[in-house]
Amino acid sequence: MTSPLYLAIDTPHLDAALTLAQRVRHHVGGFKLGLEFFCANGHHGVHEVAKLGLPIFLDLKLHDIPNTVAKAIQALRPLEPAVLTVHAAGGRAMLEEAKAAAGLNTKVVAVTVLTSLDSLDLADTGVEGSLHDQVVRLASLARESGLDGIVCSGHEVKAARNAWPSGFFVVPGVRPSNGKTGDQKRVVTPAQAMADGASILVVGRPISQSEDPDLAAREIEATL
Ligand SMILES: O=c1ccn([C@@H]2O[C@H](COP(=O)(O)O)[C@@H](O)[C@H]2O)c(=O)[nH]1
Repeated sequence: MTSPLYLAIDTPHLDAALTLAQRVRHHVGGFKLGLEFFCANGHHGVHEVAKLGLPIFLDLKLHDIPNTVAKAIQALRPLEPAVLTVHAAGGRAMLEEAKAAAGLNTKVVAVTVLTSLDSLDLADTGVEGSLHDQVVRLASLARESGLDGIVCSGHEVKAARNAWPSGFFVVPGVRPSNGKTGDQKRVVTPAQAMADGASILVVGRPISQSEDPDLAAREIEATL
């Protein structure tokens, strides 16, 4: 069975990314490449990681006017990512155009509320009401706009899954029970996130900054 564990490769250095990816490739289900990696290495870097044969999750969190996001996604199509992110806060038209611009084999998922934010941070941005309600509201918008799913924390995935049983739920901000949280504020364990309805988990530093990334990936995988 394919592992739901995606490794976040957050480095600008292609050699380091490939070394890490090669070490853990047998214990993860895919590789997530984000802004840091993409800005430094572009399409070439994505092609190099894709040569390892696992699905690529391109986490660029696109957020702009609909035309600009659609054109950016068209430019990404040759990379054939398995998963691509946009920000739900971009609004209905942007989400609809994002989905229409993506290839048929790419799941387009909307980031709801970043896992590095808590209720106070959300209030600072002018959003009234609870963080939980904001995630559920944006999940509903993503669904109505034809997207495949959302990115949310493990705190909200159960409610989101109940409201959207066929949705694809990406959960980052995942930590083993003794793991350092760093800048993540809404954290759950990998096992909890899966039990509550995550489709895939995104894990970065608990694996990439471990002395033995391969062992760290295996230990997380064993809890699922
Ligand atoms: O809400 C979000 C959306 C995306 N991410 C990304 O996931 C990884 C998490 O890395 P860790 O080292 O495991 O904290 C990272 O690439 C983020 O850009 C997220 O954390 N939260």
